[in-house]
Amino acid sequence: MAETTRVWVVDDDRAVRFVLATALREAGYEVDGFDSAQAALDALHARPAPDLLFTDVRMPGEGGLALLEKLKAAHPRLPVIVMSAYTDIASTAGAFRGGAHEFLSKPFDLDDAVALAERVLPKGAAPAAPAAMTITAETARAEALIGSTPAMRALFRSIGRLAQAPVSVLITGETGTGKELVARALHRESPRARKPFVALNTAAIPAELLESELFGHEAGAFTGAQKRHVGRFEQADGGSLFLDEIGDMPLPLQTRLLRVLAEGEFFRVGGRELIRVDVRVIAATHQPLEMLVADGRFRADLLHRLDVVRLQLPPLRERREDVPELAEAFLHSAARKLGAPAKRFAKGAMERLQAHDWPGNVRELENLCWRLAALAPGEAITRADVDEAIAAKAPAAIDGAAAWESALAAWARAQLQQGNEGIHAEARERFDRALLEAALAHTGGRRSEAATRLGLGRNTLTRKLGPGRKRR
Ligand SMILES: Nc1ncnc2c1ncn2[C@@H]1O[C@H](COP(=O)(O)OP(=O)(O)OP(=O)(O)O)[C@@H](O)[C@H]1O
Repeated sequence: MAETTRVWVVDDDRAVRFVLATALREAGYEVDGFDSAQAALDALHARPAPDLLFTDVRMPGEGGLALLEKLKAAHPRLPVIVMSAYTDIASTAGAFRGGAHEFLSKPFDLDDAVALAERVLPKGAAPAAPAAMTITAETARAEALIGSTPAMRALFRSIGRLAQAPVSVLITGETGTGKELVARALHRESPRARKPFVALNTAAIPAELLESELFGHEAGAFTGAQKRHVGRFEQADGGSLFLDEIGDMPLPLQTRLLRVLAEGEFFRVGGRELIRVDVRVIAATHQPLEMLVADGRFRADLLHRLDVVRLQLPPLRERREDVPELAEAFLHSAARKLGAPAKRFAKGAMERLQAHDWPGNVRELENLCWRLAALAPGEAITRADVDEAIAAKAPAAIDGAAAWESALAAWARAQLQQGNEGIHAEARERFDRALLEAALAHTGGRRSEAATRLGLGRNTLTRKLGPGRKRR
């Protein structure tokens, strides 16, 4: 696999970050964006330095010149291009004194910026085209979309363009192909990025609760509705609402959704107040909606409304060239999150991974890498390790539990090796947090229901959540 050339763009103006990152990505660089000097410095502690960095001069907090100074101390050979609208002598001189390679005055021509990157980058650091989607600073924890096959690169370009246009997007693809991740990227790159991204899996919520989940209800609207509940549409106001598994939506609700999409307003269940919202709906499905329409199970007019542009995510077996990059990234992040020693794939192991059919797509590969990070005995993961991990998969539930226990054991071993003490308390806290968060996510934030599902008293759940936790 070709080496990737990584470029970071530091600018508090997301429009600049976006256009520059897109142009650099289209030129084949892997680009991450940061909205402040501090965000870039924090990232430098967490991952390897990039091959080139663009920075703005004037930003809230620490400016670009202070960043340059710190970078030059820690990474003297890292080329830095300083960008600024303030082409005054002071900042230009300051930039060159600080060791900047080039100065780019704003507004700049994107082609010039890319040409400058090519000129400044060390010889041999040619772009290799794996265009990870941006990890912008405000979403530092957001996962990058990995992939460099033509299908994925075309997808990234579409995301870049579609994010800017307020059109409805329907994302289709098999389970685990990354539909939610793509929806998040569409939101993150859109002018709505600072407003909420709210996801709702239509298939995971009982049909009778779905309406109030989407549109909210007033107190007393139905038995059990003691308090007013704000629905997902209102929660997403100004932002994006991701409706996953839209094909599972019951017909009467499809009718209601269509009306809300057309009018942009609705009543909460049992409510009299007309609620107006500005929400971009991004829908996803793994089902062929045209067939559901033919069967009378999905409204044709709703399909037309949601399906202005379609993003089709290819199954992993149709882009096997992406497997190594994905596998390396998952293995690396699994080891880091487990606090386990880093591992690598031996050649035979990677061949085996590439040959597999991946019915569960990227999610299956990700889970497998977690198992390997936790279980494989040596530093190098062999073909036999992969064989074993693939074979050990069924039955899924038992396997899930086994992987979890092994991951926990691996975490404990690593902590003990590092000489940490009192890890039981930390493990318990993480255990509680994982269970509580999963249960709250499952119940859409309803605490009593989450407590019941977990078999805990409501007070116990509240205590475990701690005082710092915001009520959702
Ligand atoms: N291109 C990718 N790069 C990195 N990670 C990915 C990619 N595609 C998917 N993933 C990871 O795989 C997992 C599954 O992705 P996601 O939940 O977005 O799939 P999905 O298509 O929405 O699945 P489902 O239809 O089952 O809801 C996630 O953990 C996601 O982070």
